[in-house]
Amino acid sequence: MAEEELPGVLILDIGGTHGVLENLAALLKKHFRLITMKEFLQNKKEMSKKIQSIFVFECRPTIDRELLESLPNLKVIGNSGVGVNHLDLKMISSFGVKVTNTPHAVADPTADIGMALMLASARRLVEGCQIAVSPDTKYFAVDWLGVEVTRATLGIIGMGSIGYRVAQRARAFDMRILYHNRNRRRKEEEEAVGAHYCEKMEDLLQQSDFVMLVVNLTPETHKLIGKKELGLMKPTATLINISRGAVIDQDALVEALQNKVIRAAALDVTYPEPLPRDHPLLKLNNIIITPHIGTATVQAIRMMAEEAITNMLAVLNGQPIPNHGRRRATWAFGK
Ligand SMILES: O=C(O)C(=O)CO
Repeated sequence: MAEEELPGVLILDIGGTHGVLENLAALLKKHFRLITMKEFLQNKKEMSKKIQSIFVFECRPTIDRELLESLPNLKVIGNSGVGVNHLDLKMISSFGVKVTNTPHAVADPTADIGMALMLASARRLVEGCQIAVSPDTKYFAVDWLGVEVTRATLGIIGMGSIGYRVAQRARAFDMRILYHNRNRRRKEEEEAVGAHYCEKMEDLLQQSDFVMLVVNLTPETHKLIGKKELGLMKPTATLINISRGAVIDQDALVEALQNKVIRAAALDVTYPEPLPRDHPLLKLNNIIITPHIGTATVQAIRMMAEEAITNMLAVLNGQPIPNHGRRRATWAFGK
């Protein structure tokens, strides 16, 4: 098909260097007439008619009412990533526009980051790296002892496809696995990873050496972990967050870490992102923070784009969005 005949896709905020932009653009161009924000703004009248889809790459773009009002033929927003809390779904849906996400592509790399944070925090890897390169060469490992992950208890809050993959990995470390979820997993799924269901999140918090947050950010999970929940955790426990920053009450976390209510925290997500440089979390030594890199791999970026493209094409062609089974379903919001 000639480029002019392809459905137009507006791309928002594909940042980055090292050919990321070019690679993703090449993938999109196989199926779409690619329109950058700059092109759109320069020639709004013509471009607005062509745009049938928007590809969202970073989870901080602004899709506001004004933009939607200017795109009469928009049918679908393909979010590259699983979390869609940065999009106003209700407002978007009121325009008859669907939002799709990419749960398949994100599951493994995000679970890997959860494990990496757990291990790095347990073994004080970041401090170790700093000590190894510091001018002082007279250091003793006994001065910064870590704790072991092997055979410890891991509590997973949110047992969707990412949480389940964390459990699969944790099993290889002989961990005792507890989980709390809105819906209990099937018995065979629990048995396959040796996970025990905690109906009450409090039970999981009290028993776990490591608590990993893997829930979606919704009004129900906003500040799910606050002063009370931190107080229920063991003083030797570590809190890991790979979901969204706002799932934790950050002021309560600062206090808990300062007062050693819990041993440590390891966060891939915060609010805001990035944190202001004078934020109290950045002044603590019992925390490690990574800059939201759950899916920052060469493979994931590509797979997310492919999944988003498949989803967007399905919507544009009036077909159901591909669904690979009950637990791994790609979902779409909107009418
Ligand atoms: O896919 C997402 O929404 C992520 O934030 C991965 O870290």
